Amino acid sequence: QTKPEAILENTQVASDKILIVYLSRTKNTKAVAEMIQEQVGGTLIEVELVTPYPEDYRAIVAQVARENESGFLPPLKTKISNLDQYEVIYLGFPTWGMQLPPPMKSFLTDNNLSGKTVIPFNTNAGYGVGSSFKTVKKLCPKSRVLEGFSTKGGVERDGILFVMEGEKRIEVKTQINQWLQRIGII
Ligand SMILES: Cc1cc2nc3c(=O)[nH]c(=O)nc-3n(C[C@H](O)[C@H](O)[C@H](O)COP(=O)(O)O)c2cc1C
Repeated sequence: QTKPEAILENTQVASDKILIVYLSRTKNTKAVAEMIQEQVGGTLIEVELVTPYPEDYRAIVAQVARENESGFLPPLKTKISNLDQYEVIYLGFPTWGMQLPPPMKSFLTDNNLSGKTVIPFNTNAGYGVGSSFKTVKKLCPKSRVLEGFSTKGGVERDGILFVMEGEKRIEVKTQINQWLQRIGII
């Protein structure tokens, strides 16, 4: 939970100082990233791996479980060359194995976000954020980490992939708007 003093006082941050970085497999987190961008502006960047994960759901679940167990950090193709220019970094990811996905652990290990405001957001299959938001805080010890946003996304296990359309899309847009107001961004 965000402490009151962590709420941004200066609500207007110039668009060129905002970075929205996301990891997304079935595009739900990507859709949330785009909705946030509609509200706050900023540059949108997808986290991509040098060696992509398998398409097969059971194969990726098994691989992620092994990586979480061993602490392996998959190398990223995505490099942020001009990190200095950004003051506010939104970090989007699905819950994987009730944790922060390994590629986001790689991202936060590769990129020093000290002194920046970090704002996590998440989609999951209905089991919540797990330890992911706590891990973001742990990996960004010198950042101001604000209250994150989370909503239910797909349930790939049951063949439910992209859900951010129709009524759900409208609902999530409203939730994002309320959250951004609550944390003092808009
Ligand atoms: C490897 C893997 C592990 C997952 N583990 C969880 C989990 O532990 N808890 C949960 O609620 N959802 C879990 N999910 C479901 C995703 O978090 C959910 O479908 C999310 O909306 C996917 O986001 P995306 O469409 O941006 O990829 C998992 C999905 C994958 C692919």
